[in-house]
Amino acid sequence: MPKMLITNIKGLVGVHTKEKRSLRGSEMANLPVLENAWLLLEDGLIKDFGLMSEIPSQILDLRSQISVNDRFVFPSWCDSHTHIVFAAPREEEFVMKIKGKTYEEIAAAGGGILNSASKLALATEDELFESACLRLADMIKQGTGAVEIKSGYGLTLESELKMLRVIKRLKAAFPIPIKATLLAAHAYPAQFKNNHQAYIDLIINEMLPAVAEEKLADYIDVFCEKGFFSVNETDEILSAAAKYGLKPKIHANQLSVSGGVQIGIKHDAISVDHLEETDEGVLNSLSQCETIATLLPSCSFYLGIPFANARGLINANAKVALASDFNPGSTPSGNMNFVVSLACIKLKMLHEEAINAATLNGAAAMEISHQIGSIAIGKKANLFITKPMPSLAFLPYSFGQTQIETVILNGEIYNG
Ligand SMILES: N=CN[C@@H](CCC(=O)O)C(=O)O
Ligand SMILES: [Zn+2]
Repeated sequence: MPKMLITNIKGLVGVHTKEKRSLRGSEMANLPVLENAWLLLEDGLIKDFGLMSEIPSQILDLRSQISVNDRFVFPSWCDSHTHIVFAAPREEEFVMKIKGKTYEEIAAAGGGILNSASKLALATEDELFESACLRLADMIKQGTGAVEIKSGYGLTLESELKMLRVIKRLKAAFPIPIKATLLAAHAYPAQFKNNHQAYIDLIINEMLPAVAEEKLADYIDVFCEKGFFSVNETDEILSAAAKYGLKPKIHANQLSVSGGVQIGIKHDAISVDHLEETDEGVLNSLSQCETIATLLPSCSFYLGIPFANARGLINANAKVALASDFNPGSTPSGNMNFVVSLACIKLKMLHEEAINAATLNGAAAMEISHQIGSIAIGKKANLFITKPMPSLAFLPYSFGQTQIETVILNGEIYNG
């Protein structure tokens, strides 16, 4: 049975008890770190760990041993919101943005989600798979060890299925947990501009049954936003998806206080994501609630829209997760290290809160926190070892520079 022993760890990060499945409010500032530690991995799982001063002598006899003086060991980032299956980047919109156009103006000028959808319609499943593989391999090298991936650039039965089949292939090809989300309700295709109900009927009567038949999705998502899907339309889609056992993870309050948070909670959403726009009502709804508030600070950074009110949410005792939102339009980056830095710098999250939000709470936002997201015996050994670092806060502090030296997936060093 393959075993790996990591010794002389400066700090073993996120040593939560196995029963701890998510963190809310003030609990998020508690990031247990074991200093001067060892960690034993076996059969792809965390077998044991402890202090170097108490390491059992029979463990030290192991041949596969790495001594990592001055380095920290982290549980992998758990990125619970991405759109990494797409046909082409949209850097022409980046230039429009530099010249002063807003996200809404770019969409109105033929850019945005519909731009990605027309390009995706022309791409083959193999092409989409190959480009998504490159993105995912890159994200893994940057410390991501679990990921959620959405459809939503298809917007027709055929293309949504094509995207979800690509995600299914990614699940088989990569050694990390992957969750798939149906986001057919991402935008109204041009031909349904004046007949929203016809597109909703297509989602409900054709897409949902076909996706369920092939078991292609774990979750349902709706972009609940002014100019996209209204609260009532979201309600109708989530109710229909519930009949197929698809729980919601939805786009809410990205551009306005849209009512998306409350409609998500009404449908027991696993998470409501974005929340760049919040008010007291949103904070109160998420207080004590099981639904996780997933914040995407790289999106705010790139679009120049407000940063989410993480402090208000944490003070309201909400569960907060962090994710990348990697997509070609609003967030062309899947770098979770940068997400954690932005959370500290712009959302004023303590580094302990940000790391918990990007690991254990990210895993909870994919319903996999029983198997990943913290250092606990029996959990999946998806980890990263840093370069030598003076302290834990150095990782988010040194934004834009990678502090990751070694990635371990399922107890083995990942070389991509
Ligand atoms: N806002 C909706 N969806 C994506 C952006 C999609 C796009 O612009 O392509 C997001 O989460 O930011
Ligand atoms: Zn998104």
